[in-house]
Amino acid sequence: MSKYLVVFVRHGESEWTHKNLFCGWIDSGLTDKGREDAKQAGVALNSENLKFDVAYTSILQRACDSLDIILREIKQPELPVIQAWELNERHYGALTGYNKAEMAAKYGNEQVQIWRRSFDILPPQMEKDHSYYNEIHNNKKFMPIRDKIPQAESLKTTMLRVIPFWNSTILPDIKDGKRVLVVCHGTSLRGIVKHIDRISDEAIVKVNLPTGIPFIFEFDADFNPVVSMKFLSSGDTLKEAIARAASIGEAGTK
Ligand SMILES: O=C(O)[C@H](O)COP(=O)(O)O
Repeated sequence: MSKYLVVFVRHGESEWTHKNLFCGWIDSGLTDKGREDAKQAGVALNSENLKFDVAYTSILQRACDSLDIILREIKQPELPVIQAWELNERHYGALTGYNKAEMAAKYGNEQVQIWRRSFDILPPQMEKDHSYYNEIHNNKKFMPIRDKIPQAESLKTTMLRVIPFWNSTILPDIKDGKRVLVVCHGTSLRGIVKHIDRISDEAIVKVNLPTGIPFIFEFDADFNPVVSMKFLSSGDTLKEAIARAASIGEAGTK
C-alpha cells in the first residue's frame, strides 16, 4: 500500500531548447510555449487534486519560473520553496551553445546521442576561452558555489551532487509525510529516477523525460516504490512529448 508520494516535473520549453542549443548551466528563460507547458502541468495536478507542503527546484530561471507558474495554477503561490544548485541541469561542457542538429551533422547522430544520453561519458570540458565561459562564471547566482561550477558533467557526475541532496534533504521531507513537488531538469530528474528505480547504466540511456508533464512516484512504508513514473498524461500526447525529448531536433528549432 502507498504511504508516501512525490511529484516531479521537468520545466517547460526554454529559449535555448526552442533554438535546439545545448544549454546546461546557461540561465535560459522560458518561451511562451514553456510558460504554457508549466500552466498545463498545473492543470494536470489540479485534475488529480494534488496539493503540496513544500516544493524543490534548481537555481536556474527556467525551473524557478516553471515552478512559480505551476504554484499559481494550483492556487498554492505561498508554498515554501527550496532552491538548490544541486538540482541544476547537468553542465554540458564545451558543447554549451552549439546546435544539436548541427553537431549531429558534423560528428554523427550516434556521437551526439552518446554525449546526451550515455551514463558516464563526459562531454568535452568547457575551458576559459569558451564563448559561454564568462556568462556562466559571471552569473551572480553561482557566486556562492563558484568553486563548484563544473567544467562538464555526465549523468554519473551529475548524480554525485543530485543524489546526496535527494538523500539528505528531499527524502527526509517525504518520510516526514510532507507532500513534495520537485521541478527541475532532464538530467537531474533522470538521475533521481535512476536512483529510485535502480535503473541500470545501460537502460537509463533510453529514458527520456518530457517537459511539463508531471509524474508521480508512490512508496510503501519501507520506501519501496509501488508506483513508478506515473505520468499525468497518456496516449499520443505523452508519446509525442517523450519523442520530442529524445530527438536531436532540427537546426533552428526543436
Ligand atoms: O541542457 C540542455 O540542453 C537540455 O536541458 C537538455 O538537453 P538534452 O535532452 O540534449 O540532454
